[in-house]
Amino acid sequence: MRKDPSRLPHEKGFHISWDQIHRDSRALAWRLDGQGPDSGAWRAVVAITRGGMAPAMIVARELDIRTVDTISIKSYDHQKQSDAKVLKAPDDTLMGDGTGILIVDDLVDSGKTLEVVRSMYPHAHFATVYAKPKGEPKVDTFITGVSQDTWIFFPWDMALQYVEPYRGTD
Ligand SMILES: O=P(O)(O)OC[C@H]1O[C@H](OP(=O)(O)OP(=O)(O)O)[C@H](O)[C@@H]1O
Ligand code: HPA
Ligand SMILES: [Mg+2]
Repeated sequence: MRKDPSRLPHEKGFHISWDQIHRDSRALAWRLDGQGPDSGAWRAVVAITRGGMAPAMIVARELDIRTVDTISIKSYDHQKQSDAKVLKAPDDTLMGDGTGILIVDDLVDSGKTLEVVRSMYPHAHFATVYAKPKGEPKVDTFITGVSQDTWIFFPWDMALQYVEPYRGTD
C-alpha cells in the first residue's frame, strides 16, 4: 500500500545522502580505531540488519576487519514501533559474551533494538552513526545527535525526484 507522506508522524525530517553516511560512518570507524579490549583490536564487526549493514561495511573496511556477521532485528513497520524480535542471530562461537565485538547500527532511537542485542552480548561495544536523546544511554559510541522529533531518512529509502522551482512556473 502506498503511504501518504503528509501523514508521517515526525515533525522534522533529516535527509541523509550516500556521501553523508559514508563520511559519518568513516568518522565512526576512526573514533573506534584502537579502542578494542585486546591491545586495541576488534575481533569482528556485527551489523544489525538491515540499516546497520552499510555503516558496518564502511567501518570494517576502514579498520581492516575481515570477520563480519549480522544480527537481524525487526522493531519497526515503516514508522510504527512494535516489539523488537530477533529473526537471525550471529555465530555463537564468534560472539561469546561479546568481548571484542563491535556491533554497528545506523541509528539508535528509543534504544529498544540495542537493549535486546545488549542483553544477548553484554560485553560487546555498541556503535551507531546517529543517536536520538532517548537512545543515547544505550550506545557506547556515536557520531551525530539528532532530536527525538526528527525522522532520519537514509539514502537507501529515498530516490532523486523533480521539485518545482521556488518561484513556480505559470
Ligand atoms: O532504537 P530503536 O527505537 O529500537 O530504533 C532503531 C532501529 O530501528 C531501525 O531499524 P528497523 O527495525 O526499522 O529495521 P531496518 O534496519 O531493517 O530498517 C534502525 O535501523 C535501528 O536498527
Ligand atoms: O528516524 C529514523 N529513521 C529511520 N529509521 C528509524 N528507525 C527508528 N527511528 C528511525
Ligand atoms: Mg535497523
